[in-house]
Amino acid sequence: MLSLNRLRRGHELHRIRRLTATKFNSYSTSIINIPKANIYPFGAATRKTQPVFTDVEWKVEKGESWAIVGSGSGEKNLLFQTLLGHLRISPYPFDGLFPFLAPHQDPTTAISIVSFTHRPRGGGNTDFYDYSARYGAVHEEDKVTLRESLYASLGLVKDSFAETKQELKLSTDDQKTFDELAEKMGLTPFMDLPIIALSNGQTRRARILKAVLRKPSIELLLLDEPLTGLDVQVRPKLLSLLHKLHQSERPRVVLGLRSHDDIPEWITNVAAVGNRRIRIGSREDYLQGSLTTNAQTYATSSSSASESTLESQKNTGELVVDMKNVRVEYSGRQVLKDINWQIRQGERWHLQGTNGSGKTTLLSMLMGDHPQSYTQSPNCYLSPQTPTIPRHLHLFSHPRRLIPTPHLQCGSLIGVLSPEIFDAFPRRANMKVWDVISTGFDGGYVPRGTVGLGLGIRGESKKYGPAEIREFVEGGSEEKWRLERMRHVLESLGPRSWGGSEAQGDQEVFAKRNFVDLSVGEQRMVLLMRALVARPKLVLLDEVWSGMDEGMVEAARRYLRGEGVGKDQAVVVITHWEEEVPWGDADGVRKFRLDGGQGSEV
Ligand SMILES: Nc1ncnc2c1ncn2[C@@H]1O[C@H](COP(=O)(O)OP(=O)(O)OP(=O)(O)O)[C@@H](O)[C@H]1O
Repeated sequence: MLSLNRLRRGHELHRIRRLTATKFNSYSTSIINIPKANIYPFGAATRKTQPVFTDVEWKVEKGESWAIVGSGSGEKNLLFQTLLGHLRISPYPFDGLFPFLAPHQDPTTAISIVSFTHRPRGGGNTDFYDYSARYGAVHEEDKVTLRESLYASLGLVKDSFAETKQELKLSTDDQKTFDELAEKMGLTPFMDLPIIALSNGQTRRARILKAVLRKPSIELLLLDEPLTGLDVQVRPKLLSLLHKLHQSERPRVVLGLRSHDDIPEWITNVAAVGNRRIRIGSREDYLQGSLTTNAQTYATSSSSASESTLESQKNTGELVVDMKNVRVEYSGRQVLKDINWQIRQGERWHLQGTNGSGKTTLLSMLMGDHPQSYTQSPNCYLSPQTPTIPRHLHLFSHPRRLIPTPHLQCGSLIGVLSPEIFDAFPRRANMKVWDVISTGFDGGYVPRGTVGLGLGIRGESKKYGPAEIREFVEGGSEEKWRLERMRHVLESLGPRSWGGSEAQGDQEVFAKRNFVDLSVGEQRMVLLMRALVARPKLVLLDEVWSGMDEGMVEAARRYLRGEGVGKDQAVVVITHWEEEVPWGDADGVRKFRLDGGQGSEV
């Protein structure tokens, strides 16, 4: 409520200033205008209040195309928040922050943001929500199709009380625009799928399309990291569409990019954000390095700065995953067709494939989340007359169906961080960083055990756990081992490793912080610690870098290349950016590619 009041107050001020300003300046072509100001958080301002940004001087003129580039999502996000009226600009621009808006236009509806530094699904949740719902039979209430959701942006909504079947119809003009944009976004084939069934990349494109179609139309679209999670083929198409929309002002676009992203050719100006400063310049200035904010770029995968401890162990480690003709289909639509893949201890894999090729589905089979992970046996889908096809899914040398799912997901077997886990992890008040990391021992979402270090490896799961843990369990000192592991991940991946605000202090300070209060990047680092803390036999890392600051990415990559994962552990990384994989060809990383439902090593 408080922030809503602040927002209203900021925009009210904006409106009054603009009403007076337009008397003198009724033909302003400036889109954004911040003439020499500091930017503060709202709240009690004293002389000692530290500005979020100092000496900002920024003007965006009609005809220019801007990108905001940051070394991490944190400060870049703060600049977007400033544009949305969530931070205080002091002194406030006399002509208003958006001089191009007509006096009657409300900035809260004319300016809109679509941010991909985190996904909105389940945002603000305090309880765990079942992200695996999309893999099974879709519930009636989740059956809103992509088309229905997009039509709603255009003001067309189904009457849920209507007794007869209704057909939603757009005007001829709207239908033409709709079809054209959907085609360019590559979304036409998915229009009648439930939104819940869309892949990450398809969902991202749908969110952009929804913003563009919105009625009343928005004037300025802030798009933060639109390329993250999109495959290489789609990126140029999306950028070209955004360029066209920007040129025709339907709507104008400001892009948010990471500092290692390529700057699209049509971008004319850059605002580089970092170290509480916003440096403004042309695209050329930025490319020549004159706007540097101490942003680093990733070291190449085979960087010698952090030597990989990986040795090529092709076909020697114990089998962790054995897939034989694994298949996944929904109502006759085959997503995975007869996949054969073996993963052994000590191996590092990069799982590749375009948006919608089935990477997340394959991961859900490994995690045992997918109902079809139980049904991988000969002829499960075929008629009795069809010749038998050998088919199985073995995990940790056992048929998947013989391992109870809670045992499978206990941290000593599988450690995972994915966009689904990031979104689904509950943001409960008072849940500390320590509590979140320690849930990694049991693979759950609630801290357990008398000392908050989980319940321990007991019964059945003991026989699957790594030798190191078994020794401790048998020696009765498992709790001590867990405590050491907690300290180890906090030390190696905590703020000191990435030069964060707790850098000078003790890791204990960070461990006691509320998880919900952390930035997106910090939350991701904590969930990465959770995935690694129990030294699982199989580590699954799906798009883990998005939203992390560059220092965090470097720290995480360094740790993974070094002592973070051992020779007795297998790792599968999913990313559309080759340079984000911690290991390079020289380290012996292997690549498994999904294409048209089929998979093979490349
Ligand atoms: N319940 C369902 N019914 C029909 N199709 C589905 C269902 N669930 C998923 N799909 C389809 O399965 C395909 C694979 O989805 P998946 O999320 O595995 O792709 P992905 O390779 O991880 O993509 P991205 O790179 O975008 O994350 C998608 O085309 C998706 O629309």
